[in-house]
Amino acid sequence: MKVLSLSAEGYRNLASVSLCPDEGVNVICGDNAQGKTNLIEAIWNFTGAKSFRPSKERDFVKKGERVATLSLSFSAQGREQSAKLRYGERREILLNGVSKASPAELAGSFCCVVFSPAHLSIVKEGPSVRRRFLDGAICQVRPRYIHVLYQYKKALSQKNAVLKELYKNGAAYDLLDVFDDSIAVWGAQVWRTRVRYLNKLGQNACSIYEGLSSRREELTVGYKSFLSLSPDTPLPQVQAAYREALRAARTDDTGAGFSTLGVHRDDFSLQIDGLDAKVYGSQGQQRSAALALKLAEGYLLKEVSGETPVMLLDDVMSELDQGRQSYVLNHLEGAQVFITCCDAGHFEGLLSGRVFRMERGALSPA
Ligand SMILES: Nc1ncnc2c1ncn2[C@@H]1O[C@H](COP(=O)(O)OP(=O)(O)OP(=O)(O)O)[C@@H](O)[C@H]1O
Repeated sequence: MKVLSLSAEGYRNLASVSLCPDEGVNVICGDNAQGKTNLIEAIWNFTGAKSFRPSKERDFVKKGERVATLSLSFSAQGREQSAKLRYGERREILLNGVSKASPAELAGSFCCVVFSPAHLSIVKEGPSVRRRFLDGAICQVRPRYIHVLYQYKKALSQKNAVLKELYKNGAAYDLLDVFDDSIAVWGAQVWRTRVRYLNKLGQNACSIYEGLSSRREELTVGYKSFLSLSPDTPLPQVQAAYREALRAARTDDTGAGFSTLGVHRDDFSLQIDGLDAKVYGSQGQQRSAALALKLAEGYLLKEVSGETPVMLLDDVMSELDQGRQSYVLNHLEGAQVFITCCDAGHFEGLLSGRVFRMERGALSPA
């Protein structure tokens, strides 16, 4: 998967941008607030996913303008393809000349993985952020998982409604068995899918981390759950173990008035040389761990689609030492990479690729 060209008109602070990138590494360098992330976001929009920043579609249109247009030419599935997005007045989404009703219909045609400073939260914050990352990554490679998660959440909220009622006036106790059965059926699938995916993700992330740290540090990733079973355990056995655990937690649940146990409280651990990365990791180690997970996510996407997604790395270099920067610049094999940075020193070690300068929304070769 490669971007062949991108043009932007009226998009955020970008001037008329026309980008012809390298097949490998592209560095976009510039001071703060010049438009580097806006350019990365413009590319990302063609994945059909929501922006990786907390913004709305109407924010894409440059202040004072009525329309923003993005055009992308890319290679995928062995052929050249095109897509166009027009925001604001006369909104339009085109893929290979065919009109689409929503950006979501572009999903799967053009694939990217993005790393932005917000992804540091995977390491630095609580279990819910890691669960969201894990579930989001799985949904990309196993679309049926969306249905499984939905069914689990539905059963869980039904059970929670009963527990709340029970907590207040002691009614409907036997309904809990019904919902626990349903939770065990769907929860076991969530558990097994996550454990299997995380095993693969962890292996990939560990070898990327090994490269980033020049083999000086070791990252280990492990799923944390109330169930301690092998990922190869047949599903009926996982369901039975799940049901049993729910039964054992019944007193806690009724006392608390909500479900105290289940995959909705699972987590995964990230350790660097045996120490919890969240608690003991340095800034550079935490950034390296988050980056390794995101890059691993990209390489796992390739296993399914057959193509390495475009890697968009926003502000990845700060806090990384020279060895780590050099790995990002020169060792992401097979991928087209876009890297933003503020400091020209950050790409001194670039062996091959193209460097662009972003200044007040205008892009030029450096
Ligand atoms: N719709 C818009 N119209 C005009 N300007 C906008 C719009 N949306 C964002 N901007 C401006 O774009 C500028 C550049 O933002 P961007 O996030 O791309 O900067 P950056 O080069 O990545 O900076 P940093 O290195 O600080 O992350 C900001 O000053 C912002 O106010």
